[in-house]
Amino acid sequence: MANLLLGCIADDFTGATDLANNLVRAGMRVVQTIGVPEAPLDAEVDAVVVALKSRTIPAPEAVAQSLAALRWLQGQGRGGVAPRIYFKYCSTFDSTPHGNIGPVAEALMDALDCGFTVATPAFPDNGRTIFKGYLFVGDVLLNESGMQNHPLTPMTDSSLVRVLQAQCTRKVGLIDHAVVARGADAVAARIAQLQSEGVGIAIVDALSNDDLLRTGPALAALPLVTAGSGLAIALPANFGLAPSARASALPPAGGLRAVVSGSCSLATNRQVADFVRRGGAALPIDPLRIAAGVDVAAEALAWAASRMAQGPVLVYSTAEANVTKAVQERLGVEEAGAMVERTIAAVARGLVERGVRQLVVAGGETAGACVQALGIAQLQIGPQIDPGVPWCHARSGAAADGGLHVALKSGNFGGDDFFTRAFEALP
Ligand SMILES: Nc1ncnc2c1ncn2[C@@H]1O[C@H](COP(=O)(O)OP(=O)(O)O)[C@@H](O)[C@H]1O
Ligand SMILES: O=C(O)[C@@H](O)C(=O)COP(=O)(O)O
Repeated sequence: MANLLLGCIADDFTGATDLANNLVRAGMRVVQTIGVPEAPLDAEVDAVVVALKSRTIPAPEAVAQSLAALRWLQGQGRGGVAPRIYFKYCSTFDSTPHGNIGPVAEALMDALDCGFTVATPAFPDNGRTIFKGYLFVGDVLLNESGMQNHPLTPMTDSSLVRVLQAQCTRKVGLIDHAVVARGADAVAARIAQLQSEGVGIAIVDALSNDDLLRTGPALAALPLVTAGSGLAIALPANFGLAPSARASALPPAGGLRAVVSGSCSLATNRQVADFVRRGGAALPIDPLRIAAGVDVAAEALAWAASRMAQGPVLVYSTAEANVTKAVQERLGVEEAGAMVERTIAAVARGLVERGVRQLVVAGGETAGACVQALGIAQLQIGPQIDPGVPWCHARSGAAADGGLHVALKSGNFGGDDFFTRAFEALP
């Protein structure tokens, strides 16, 4: 029965679970769908996050997919009342010079007849803060954080007003920290002032969760908000919901345990090293052997078969930048990425066919490939492992019997011992 309060559109899969995680922690029951569902919602939940892979595709395609998601979400409201809409993008505001954040936000505003909305990628729990419209990652500005070298979405300007203005036809403004610090009434007054000045979208400063919590009530009447996952901690209260253990309840976990990782981010490199240092069973995958035609997935599955009964196994292509660069020079960036993704996805599927029922997947693109290979259409969101990464439960797909517990870890998220500790966080 459809009864949705909040409908969310996320521009990638790990980002979608990140958003869902924060909504759950603030008291909402949430499912994440992989793409736009064809059927109506059949789960009793407060929010749905539609996970798209629209971050780096051409802007018109991102707009079309986001509008399709919007149309589906609007059909799932409670008693005919359309849900509020949340457009989720990366906490490092990952976008190309022409989009896709601005074009998608404006298309959603047009479709919702929404005269004003906010934009805030702040995620203080993971060190993303905004001051005077400038985005910081930890102690440094965005354009000094490593994101300036991102292969697809290099972020070379930390001024979010400037970045978003370049992507928008509407005027972009700022609700700065001095206003946010004074609370929801001050934010509401500033919104009214900005609207009278012709501003359509405002970046909102936030240095802490308290700033986001102060901002939330001022946004209750907006049909649309756009943000990273951080703002999600403040919205369930607008619907009268409070944190509860019930929101993150999942079926009990069983079966074998495994981690597959195609992420080459610094955090994942540390996590692989930590797992190996603790004596965990770990198998590296060499992309050059895949390119040479070796059935690396079959080898990995044969290796795992004799080890899985003893504890979690890790199969990884994770490597440091100089190694991946050499591989990319030999094979091409896209070809190397796609080949490794296909192999890791085949390993993930094979592991589940052999009894794995608790699976951690590291890497955004990798997660997309694995979720598709596993035939997962929908994920129920459960307890948080680390900020931005929850356990989820899939009923359908390769593990239809009793379902599969899966955690999709964004490359940059998680503590060093994530691959060990994740399994301890499951009920
Ligand atoms: N050893 C490797 N050499 C080259 N490319 C790799 C290697 N390992 C993984 N990749 C590719 O790098 C990309 C990593 O992206 P992703 O999975 O999104 O991780 P993250 O979330 O850390 O960015 C994927 O396309 C993956 O297939
Ligand atoms: O907001 C965030 O930082 C994450 O939810 C996210 O979107 C990360 O993307 P990837 O690093 O590509 O997984």
